[in-house]
Amino acid sequence: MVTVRAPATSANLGSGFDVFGAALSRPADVVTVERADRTTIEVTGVGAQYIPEDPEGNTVGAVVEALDAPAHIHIDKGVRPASGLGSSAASAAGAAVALNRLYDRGYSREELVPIAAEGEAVVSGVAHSDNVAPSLLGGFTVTTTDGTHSVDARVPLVVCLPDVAVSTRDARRVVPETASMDDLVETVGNAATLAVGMCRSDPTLVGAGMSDPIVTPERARLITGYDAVHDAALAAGATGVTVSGAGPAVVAACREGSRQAIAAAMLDAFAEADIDARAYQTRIGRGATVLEE
Ligand SMILES: Nc1ncnc2c1ncn2[C@@H]1O[C@H](COP(=O)(O)OP(=O)(O)O)[C@@H](O)[C@H]1O
Ligand SMILES: N[C@@H](CCOP(=O)(O)O)C(=O)O
Repeated sequence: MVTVRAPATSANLGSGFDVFGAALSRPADVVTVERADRTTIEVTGVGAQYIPEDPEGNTVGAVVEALDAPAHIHIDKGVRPASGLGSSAASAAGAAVALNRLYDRGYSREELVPIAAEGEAVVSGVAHSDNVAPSLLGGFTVTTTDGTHSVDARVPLVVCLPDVAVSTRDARRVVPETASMDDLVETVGNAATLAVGMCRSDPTLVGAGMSDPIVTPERARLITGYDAVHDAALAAGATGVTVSGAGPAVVAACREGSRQAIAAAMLDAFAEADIDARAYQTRIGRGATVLEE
């Protein structure tokens, strides 16, 4: 038996659509696997009632296939599905690490990235790696078709999760197919600024690099109260604010000591829009960890 804790993640970070991701110190899924002749999946925890236990529909099913590693799998969800916090990816990353150990497959964490990403294709139609990479490797990650680079950045964050669901599959439909050269130049500048900020663990640069004129404005329209929450977080001291993943969670980069005030301001702004929400005072954290084997 192997048990793995796999963290939630925040993908895109505004300027890095389908490329940037960050592991969050909390929340997380806990995945336990035991050898079996046939794969069975049991899901408990937050939002378990919305998650298929059929291996064909669950992200961990694709990981079982890719590793040829049938197992009884228990997923204890700490990351709510359809959150923008890499819920589907956390389970896939946890299962990839656990099954790799259980069957002694010998893959490195980097090699597990495309394997865990197969699970994302099951739910969103695209095997995007920007959630599974940070859940596997920890820190801030940059994933391209050539592979993944990770930086052990230390930046405090607040993620505020409204009590509404946005599926990644639906939110990918609003992504523009083209962009102007001006918008691309602005995005590249912001992405580069954010990456330098991560290398320096500098929340000011990270926040400055979070804005994006192409994808985020379209995604923000799907989140009731987004503009007010964005402005409230900045007024409370956030260095940058954007949609987390495909939403509806909103992520704010923070300086040390400012997270409590920022979390309160974001919750108040959602409440003003009649939306219940919860806030996680979190930070960029470590990747999947083996708890027991
Ligand atoms: N192990 C899993 N954990 C979470 N969601 C899963 C899992 N397997 C399949 N799903 C499905 O994936 C969808 C949520 O994934 P997604 O839309 O990408 O949101 P998130 O941003 O939370 O990952 C839901 O329809 C859910 O039923
Ligand atoms: N790059 C993807 C990231 C989706 O993240 P999730 O946490 O919402 O699953 C996208 O923006 O579609």
